Amino acid sequence: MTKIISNLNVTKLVVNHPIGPDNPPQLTPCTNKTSNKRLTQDVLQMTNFAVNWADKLTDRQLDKFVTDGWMVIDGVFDHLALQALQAESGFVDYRDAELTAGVRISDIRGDRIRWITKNFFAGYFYLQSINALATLFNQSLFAGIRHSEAHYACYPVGFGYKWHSDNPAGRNERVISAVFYLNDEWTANDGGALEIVDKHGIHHNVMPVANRLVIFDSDLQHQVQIAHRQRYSIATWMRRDGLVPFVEEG
Ligand SMILES: O=C(O)CCC(=O)C(=O)O
Ligand SMILES: [Fe+2]
Repeated sequence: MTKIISNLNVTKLVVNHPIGPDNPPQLTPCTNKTSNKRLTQDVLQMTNFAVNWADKLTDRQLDKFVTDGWMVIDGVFDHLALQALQAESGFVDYRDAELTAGVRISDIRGDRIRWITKNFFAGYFYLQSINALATLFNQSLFAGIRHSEAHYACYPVGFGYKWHSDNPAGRNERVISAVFYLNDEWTANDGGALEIVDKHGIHHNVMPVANRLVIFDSDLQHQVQIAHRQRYSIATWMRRDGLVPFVEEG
C-alpha cells in the first residue's frame, strides 16, 4: 500500500491514531483554542457543510459557466468542514483506479482513489452539499442531474492524469464535473495544475488550492499536470442517470 503523507503536516489539525470509522480523528478547531476539550468528528453535522450556493454563485458566474463551460468557486466551506475533509483525505485507504475506456489506468492516470460512501464522515456531508448544488443547476440551467458521485484522490509526487474527458467515447451520463481541492500552501512550483480547454478552445490552468471548487462541463478536455508534491482532491460528478451510488467493500 502506498504510504500517504497526510495533509495534516500542513494543517493545524490534531490527530490521534489509529484513524478509522470507530475512531475518527480528533479535531481541535481554531475556534476552540482556549479550551482543553477535544472535539471529535462526531461534532460534525451537515450544517457545517451547508453552503448557500445561490449566494456563492453570482449570475455572472452562471453565465460564464454556460458560455465558457467552466468556473471556479473559492472559499467554499467553513474552516471546520475544510479541516475535516483534509483530515479524512489524509487517512483514506486509497486504492488503484479501475480501467478507463478499457485502457490500463497506470498509463493514463497516477491518482489513487477511494469512492465516498456513507462510511465516510466528512466526505458524505460533502456529497450532500454537492447534491444541493446539483439542485440549483437543475433549477437554473435545467441540467437534469439525478445524482452525484465522488471519490477522494491522491496524486503521488511525479504523477498526473493525461488529457481526457470525463465521458469516455459514446457515454454521456456525466453532466457536470466538480473537483474540490484540499492542499494548503500550494504554489505554482508544486505543479499539479488542472489544465482545462474551455468551449472556445482556450486553455486555462487551475491551481489545486484548498477550499477551491472547479466546476466544468464533463465533456470538456482536461488534464492534471505532473504534481511535484502529494496532491489531494475530491473528484465529483453530477450524473443524469439514476445509478445507485457506488458501494465498495473492505
Ligand atoms: O484533480 C483534478 O484536478 C482533475 C481530476 C480529473 O480530471 C478526474 O479525476 O477525472
Ligand atoms: Fe477528469
